[in-house]
Amino acid sequence: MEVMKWKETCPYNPKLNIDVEELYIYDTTLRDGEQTPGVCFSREEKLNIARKLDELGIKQIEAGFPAVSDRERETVKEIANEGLNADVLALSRALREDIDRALYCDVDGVIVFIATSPLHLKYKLCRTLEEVEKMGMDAIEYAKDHGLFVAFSAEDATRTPLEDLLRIHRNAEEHGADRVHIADTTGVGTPQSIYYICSELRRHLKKAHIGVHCHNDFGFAVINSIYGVMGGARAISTTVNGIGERAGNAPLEEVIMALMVLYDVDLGLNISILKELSELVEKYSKIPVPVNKPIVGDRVFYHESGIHVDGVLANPFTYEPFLPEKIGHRREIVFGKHSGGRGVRAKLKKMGIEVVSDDDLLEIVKRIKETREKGTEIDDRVFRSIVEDVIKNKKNEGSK
Ligand SMILES: CC(=O)SCCNC(=O)CCNC(=O)[C@H](O)C(C)(C)COP(=O)(O)OP(=O)(O)OC[C@H]1O[C@@H](n2cnc3c(N)ncnc32)[C@H](O)[C@@H]1OP(=O)(O)O
Ligand SMILES: O=C(O)CCC(=O)C(=O)O
Repeated sequence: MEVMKWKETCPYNPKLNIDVEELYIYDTTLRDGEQTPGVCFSREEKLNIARKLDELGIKQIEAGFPAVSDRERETVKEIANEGLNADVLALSRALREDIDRALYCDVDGVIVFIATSPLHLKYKLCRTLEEVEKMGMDAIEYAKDHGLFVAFSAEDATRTPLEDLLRIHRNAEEHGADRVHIADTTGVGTPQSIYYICSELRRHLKKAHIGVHCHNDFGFAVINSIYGVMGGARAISTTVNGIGERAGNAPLEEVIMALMVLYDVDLGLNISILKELSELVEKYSKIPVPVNKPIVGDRVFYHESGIHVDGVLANPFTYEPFLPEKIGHRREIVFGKHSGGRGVRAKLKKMGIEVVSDDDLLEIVKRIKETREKGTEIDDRVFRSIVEDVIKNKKNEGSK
């Protein structure tokens, strides 16, 4: 039996030599995503998003930052006690009281963060690197003593001198951190620098995993995350629709589909709900998803151009990298200035109008283009009226 293909990609893409069991996506829609200025999810919205992320099958959900408020704490606690398959993490400053708050929430683990760059040390924390390192190590130890999974994140890692970063992360590992994060806090890393940092770090660590938390200030968050994995990282931070501070984080749906389609990594996720998940977060966050946003944008599987429609009707892969239905999305043929005869004929057939002469078809296509160029969009009603008009005129000419 022929197995139906669902993707058609470039054969020259490099293979990612990774064991999927070891690869973690830790989604932070509910924490960094909610830090998008203006966004504030309700308790129920957070729970619904967490449930959907769990339905998708990702391994870790960062449910929030318990220090933020009483309600945040109660919500993170509810998510942690929801019986999800995913492990539930909370963000924590390098402070025992923040870890106590996370413990109150019954989470499986914490992401302990503290900034390590000269810029943050001098202007924000007003502390020396040694002081900050001590705070970080104390927090890691405290969290480990309380049985938590611990990821230690060097905030602003990409603007931290490499020797400091390597030493601190090595120290973090020695203090029990299960994972150490390279946080590209202002999205200033490039694929090459993230690859370099991760591969250097990999050489310096014994067993702790490396995670990458990439911001999207230059639109590099997805490719930076993937280069992080190429350099040895095994955890990627994402948010649904890429929401988050400033230009946001690595969009979950783009990371997943890039790994699955372009790099042929079978993540074993239930990707049929990706579109639905995106719509849910769009609704709750009130951050509109651009219609042409990769993967989940409403119109990314729309086709108007005649040459494309002709191809897609014969084989969707001519102009699509993967089948939209795979992620719960849909293809649409639309009509306008760029339409051609084959697409129009297919639409007529769908409308039950099989027999149209070549002359009539040409006339219908011409009218569609003219109508659109005069400013009217060609929806079904306009399409039908053009067709009826052409056919009626033809009959009238015949009866003269
Ligand atoms: C890169 C990131 O995304 S980091 C996460 C950012 N997220 C947030 O800030 C979430 C929303 N924040 C909040 O609700 C509040 O800022 C709170 C509850 C966390 C803290 O509020 P406040 O106590 O009023 O402090 P404020 O926000 O003014 O300043 C931050 C404090 O945290 C300290 N701090 C910042 N990062 C860390 C850290 N990683 N470890 C320990 N302390 C830290 C600062 O030094 C400052 O301490 P100070 O008040 O003793 O000077
Ligand atoms: O490493 C992480 O997961 C969190 C760090 C973070 O939010 C940041 O630096 O932007």
